[in-house]
Amino acid sequence: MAADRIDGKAFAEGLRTRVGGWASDFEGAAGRKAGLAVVLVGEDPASQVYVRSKGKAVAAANMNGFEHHLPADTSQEDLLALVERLNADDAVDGILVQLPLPDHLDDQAVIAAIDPDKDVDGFHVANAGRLAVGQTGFVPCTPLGCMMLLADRLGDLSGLEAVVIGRSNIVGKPMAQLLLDANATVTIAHSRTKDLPSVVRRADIVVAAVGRAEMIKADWLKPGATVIDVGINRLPPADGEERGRLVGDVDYGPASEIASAITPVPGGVGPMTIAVLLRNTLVAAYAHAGLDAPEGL
Ligand SMILES: NC(=O)C1=CN([C@@H]2O[C@H](COP(=O)(O)OP(=O)(O)OC[C@H]3O[C@@H](n4cnc5c(N)ncnc54)[C@H](OP(=O)(O)O)[C@@H]3O)[C@@H](O)[C@H]2O)C=CC1
Ligand SMILES: Nc1nc(=O)c2c([nH]1)NC[C@@H]1CN(c3ccc(C(=O)N[C@@H](CCC(=O)O)C(=O)O)cc3)C=[N+]21
Repeated sequence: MAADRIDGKAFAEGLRTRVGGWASDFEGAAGRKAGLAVVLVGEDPASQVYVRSKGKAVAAANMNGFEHHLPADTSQEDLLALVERLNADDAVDGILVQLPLPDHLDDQAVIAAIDPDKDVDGFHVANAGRLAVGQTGFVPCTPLGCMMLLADRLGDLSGLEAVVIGRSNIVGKPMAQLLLDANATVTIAHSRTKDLPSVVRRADIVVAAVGRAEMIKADWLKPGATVIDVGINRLPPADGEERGRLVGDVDYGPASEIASAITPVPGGVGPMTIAVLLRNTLVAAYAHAGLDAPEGL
């Protein structure tokens, strides 16, 4: 039987609408809109598209967006100076520096310069540490979005076997921590994992965050598994196509014959990332303004 398609796009639209309503309440209470600053260094076309779609989402959710587009040869010093200005700017509640940065810039030093209370990406060590020890802080948007989809689909995750493929600081590691907090039994697989298919086969929940097109095959899956595909990969253009198709890390068609539920790419995890970014920004805004956040935000 074909798996249910987990409609991340629809879920994200619902979340964005709820956040937009709360953002209007915030404006009423605080006398200003919540504000997100997005910093983009260089001309990478994919990043530009992503930054533009964030800008639109921010405006649609009744928030201010401040875009800072710096040239590719921006110095570390100038980038850090901009981050410091945004830290000090009372109109800015959240700061996102689009990664990866050009090679001559130090991602870690730039993230470290962001005020942890404005770090709506959840990448600062203070927020990573809070997540690791179970304190409240900003959680990276993509894994938090994945958890929302899993909770909506499965409810209680206690005792379920979860396999996360990928161990990056922005997706795999925080994802594993969130699953552990939700009482799943968690395995983190990576490029040195031996016999990945047999590791994946024990999973009730598979989260794929590798960045390799259609790498995870249907016959690796336990029948009935729930599959969350974080990967965003562009295939080379086929005949007659100008741009290749976007695909995930999971071989979707065959996998959907074995899984019980699976997120598509596009239309799955990607839209959740943006919706959670808006949510995190509004959480930051309430805290910054010294107001209590609404129940459910
Ligand atoms: N939907 C969304 O909103 C987002 C999507 N993404 C997408 O998610 C994917 C992962 O992103 P990110 O975490 O930043 O990527 P990274 O490149 O930082 O990490 C990839 C991880 O996959 C592991 N890996 C690589 N090859 C294999 C393999 N053959 N077998 C098993 N594991 C392997 C690596 O292992 P090792 O550590 O051993 O090298 C690493 O841990 C990308 O496609 C990215 O575009 C990312 C962010 C947001
Ligand atoms: N500081 C920082 N924070 C990030 O969160 C961050 C980042 N840097 N760098 C790049 C990655 C990637 N990422 C995506 C978010 C949404 C979609 C998304 O909405 N994708 C649509 C498709 C979009 C399309 O068609 O191109 C979808 O999957 O349906 C994709 C990718 C966030 N990232």
